Amino acid sequence: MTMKKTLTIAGSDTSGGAGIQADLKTFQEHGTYGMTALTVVVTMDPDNNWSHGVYSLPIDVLRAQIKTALSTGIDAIKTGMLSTEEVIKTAGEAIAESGLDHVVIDPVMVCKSEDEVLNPGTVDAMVEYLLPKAEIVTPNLFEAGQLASMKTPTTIEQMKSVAEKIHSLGARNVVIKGGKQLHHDKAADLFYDGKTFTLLEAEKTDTHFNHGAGCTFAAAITANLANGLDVKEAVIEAKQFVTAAIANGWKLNEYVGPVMHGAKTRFGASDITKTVL
Ligand SMILES: Nc1ncnc2c1ncn2[C@@H]1O[C@H](COP(=O)(O)OP(=O)(O)O)[C@@H](O)[C@H]1O
Ligand SMILES: Cc1ncc(COP(=O)(O)O)c(C=O)c1O
Repeated sequence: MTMKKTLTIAGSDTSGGAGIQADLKTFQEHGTYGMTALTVVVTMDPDNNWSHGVYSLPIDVLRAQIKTALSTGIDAIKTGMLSTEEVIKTAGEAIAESGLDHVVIDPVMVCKSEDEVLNPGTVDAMVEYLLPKAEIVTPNLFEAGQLASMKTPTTIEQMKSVAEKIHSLGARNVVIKGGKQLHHDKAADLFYDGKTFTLLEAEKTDTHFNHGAGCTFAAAITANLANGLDVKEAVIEAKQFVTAAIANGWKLNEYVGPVMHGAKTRFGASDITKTVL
């Protein structure tokens, strides 16, 4: 038996809900064989309100991991938390050398629990080294504004303008996650393929147990592309997958509640509405 191979270049979330842990769990649920190249290890201090520690791996160690994984013949790549401009450049160059089409860029700039931008210089590096390689980029509202050098969008009309700008920077498809932050009665994401805008809407769950939702969504898109779905189908399934994962999010401890990555497989898909705008 052969399996499609998916690689995530991302950070390790020791608490298990986000980062490479979310990616591997999601790859597994989609029947792909997941591989990893770690950029940083994120820890949480239980004696200090779960405050995050971020430990970077040496750049040579990152390069060696990417080389190992790519040598096996990867079908789709996803990027997640990339901590410095050098890491972003390294990932971008490796993706270019791989010649792969199925490249999903999740431009992680903040963790839900922390609201500081990882490192402002990284935004320019993402625009230069990653957007032109992206089959799809998956920013939330804040990240979309940053990539586009525009104000954080707060309405669907503004999301459309920001998506057009990001597309013009080289990403072949864009999905902006309105999620919980957008003032809208549904959890709405805007998909743009350079021609058509499609609004994807799902039931909004009133929960704080959504840690890892962004990583899970992008990882599901990656696995779907590896499995041969077209980009729009890949996004729609990923939306169903993450909606079920959030609806079944759970409390790990008093600080964090991860999504349940396996919820769609166990409890079934959630309904998604698709509207061409
Ligand atoms: N409370 C919620 N209920 C249902 N879906 C949500 C909710 N919050 C976010 N989503 C969806 O989860 C996916 C990931 O979005 P989000 O959590 O906002 O990303 P990020 O982690 O990058 O900020 C998107 O499809 C978004 O619409
Ligand atoms: C390693 C890592 N990657 C990505 C994220 C982003 O997580 P989310 O999917 O909740 O936005 C986090 C947040 O803690 C993280 O620790």
